[in-house]
Amino acid sequence: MDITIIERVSKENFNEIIYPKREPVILRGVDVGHCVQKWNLDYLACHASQQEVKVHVSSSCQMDFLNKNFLYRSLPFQEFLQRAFEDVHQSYFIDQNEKYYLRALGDDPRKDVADISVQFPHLAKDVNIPELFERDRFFSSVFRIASRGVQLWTHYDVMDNLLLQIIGRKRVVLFHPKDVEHLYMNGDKSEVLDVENPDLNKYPKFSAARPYSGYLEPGDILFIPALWFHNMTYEDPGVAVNIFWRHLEEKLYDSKDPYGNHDPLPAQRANQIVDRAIKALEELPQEYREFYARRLCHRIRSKVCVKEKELKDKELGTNYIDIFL
Ligand SMILES: O=C(O)CCC(=O)C(=O)O
Ligand SMILES: [Fe+2]
Repeated sequence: MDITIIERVSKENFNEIIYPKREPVILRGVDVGHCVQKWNLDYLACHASQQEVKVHVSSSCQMDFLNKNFLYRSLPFQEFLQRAFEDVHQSYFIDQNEKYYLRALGDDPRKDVADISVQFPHLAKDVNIPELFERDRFFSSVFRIASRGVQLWTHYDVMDNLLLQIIGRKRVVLFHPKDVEHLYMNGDKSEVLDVENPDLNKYPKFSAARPYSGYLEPGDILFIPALWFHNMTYEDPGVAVNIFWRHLEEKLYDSKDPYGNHDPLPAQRANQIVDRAIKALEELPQEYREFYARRLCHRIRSKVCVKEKELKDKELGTNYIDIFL
């Protein structure tokens, strides 16, 4: 399915029609500032402060978080930019064709959120954060820069997101949160790295996942609702800034989460309870363990998931009539 493209959306249209649907859209023709016209390698190198950035480096375009085929290295921002924009390097860590990915961090990465107006104040002046959400819901603004060819693993974030594409073309593939059962999740990431050519022998359930795909051109904005899985391929050396903001009440989020990818607090509590349930079931032999595991899953789904709850209520309704007939 193609991601819908909407031209020159108004604030009212976004808030009243698009946002409540909670589906991804590409917004085209919204003012994202002068960055789209002004930014190139030289301009970025001149206007960024002299700072070191921590970047992923890999000999492969597909960085693999399972087999850890990447290094984490520090480079002066200018040096990193130079390398991210060239295909063959004179100086390198692994080999002359290695790939780079920067996801900017806060001043203290363990505590502070990334904010381009703090870490890159001169460049931030060129970026206009569209007024499509209430400013008091702002969480972070993240600079993302990568080499041509880099494919970022499929993952979800827990905040709503506007991804402003500034330099280069990017292939984007998203999946509905309901596809969580088909994506072989490992934490917040999917083990299926190549979503366009998946190994279906290894990941047979992936064939049931329904991709939403499209291309971002400079100046485009991709709205990624919280929990939607996303996978990005840099067709050119690319520069983007993404803005995370809170969809839910502030108190539901983990206050010790600088990345915007810790599950909301009630979900974290529910996970801990499930850990305890699994431990409790371990006291039983396998046959019983499985039986009660299935009952638990069924109970949770029929209570929590809207469609299954409706089915269950219908079933109950029929039984109720049966009894009285
Ligand atoms: O475009 C990218 O580099 C990744 C974007 C992303 O994962 C995000 O904005 O949350
Ligand atoms: Fe993300």
